[in-house]
Amino acid sequence: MGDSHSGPIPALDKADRSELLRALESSLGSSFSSDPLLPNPNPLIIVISGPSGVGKDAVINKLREAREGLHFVVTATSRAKRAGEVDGKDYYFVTKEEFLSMVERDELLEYALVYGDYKGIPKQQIRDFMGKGFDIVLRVDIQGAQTLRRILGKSAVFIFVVAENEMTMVERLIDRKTESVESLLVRIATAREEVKHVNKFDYVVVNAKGKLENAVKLVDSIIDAEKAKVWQRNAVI
Ligand SMILES: Nc1ncnc2c1ncn2[C@@H]1O[C@H](COP(=O)(O)OP(=O)(O)OP(=O)(O)O)[C@@H](O)[C@H]1O
Repeated sequence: MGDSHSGPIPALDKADRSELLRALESSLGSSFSSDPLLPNPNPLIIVISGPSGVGKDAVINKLREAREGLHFVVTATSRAKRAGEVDGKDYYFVTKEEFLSMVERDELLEYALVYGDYKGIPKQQIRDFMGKGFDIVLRVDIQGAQTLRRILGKSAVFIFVVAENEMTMVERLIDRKTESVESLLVRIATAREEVKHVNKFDYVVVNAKGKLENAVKLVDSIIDAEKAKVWQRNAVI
């Protein structure tokens, strides 16, 4: 502010706003800044987990439509592609050999053998998108969430998605028509154990039958609240 205003501050009802601003600045001895008062919130890593069939993918797919600025990490897997799945979008489909060489090159944040197939999270993808200011969404099973908690600690947000009851969860798995009877039995038995791990998460989201929108809204609000935290999480991969 070049022209110093040393005179009295004009009456609020007489002066126009810019005149008043200049007078206030001059009286305070410094100009008002339009820079943000506080730094932008840190990019978040949001881990979404829960037993098989609770609707993790359904929640994530809706969240994709509901919220901008999120990057949904594409997991690498050695499992066969299901009907309708697209390489590079749903998963990176690789052979077991390719997967193991990624492990050897330390390219994965976390990996595991799940129901006989490898699944892992490529580190570089997370770094790239966090660098661009995106919040990162990871979709992992409970085992993966536990490993990520060990690696990331409190630097990431962990959300546990559940169905409202066991019956609903099993019905969803049956209706999805992707599982054999054997795999259904394994998934159900595993889910019963997995629900006990909820206390290791930061938030729980109930995805009740026909209420997918509510579950998505809650996840959206959790992210908003996390972005508004005074003490920000600070994830480094
Ligand atoms: N709130 C809901 N109400 C009714 N059906 C739902 C709801 N949420 C998800 N579903 C349906 O339940 C089935 C299982 O959901 P989804 O595939 O998203 O589960 P998932 O947790 O990702 O399972 P997995 O871990 O086995 O991949 C899908 O057919 C999905 O459309």
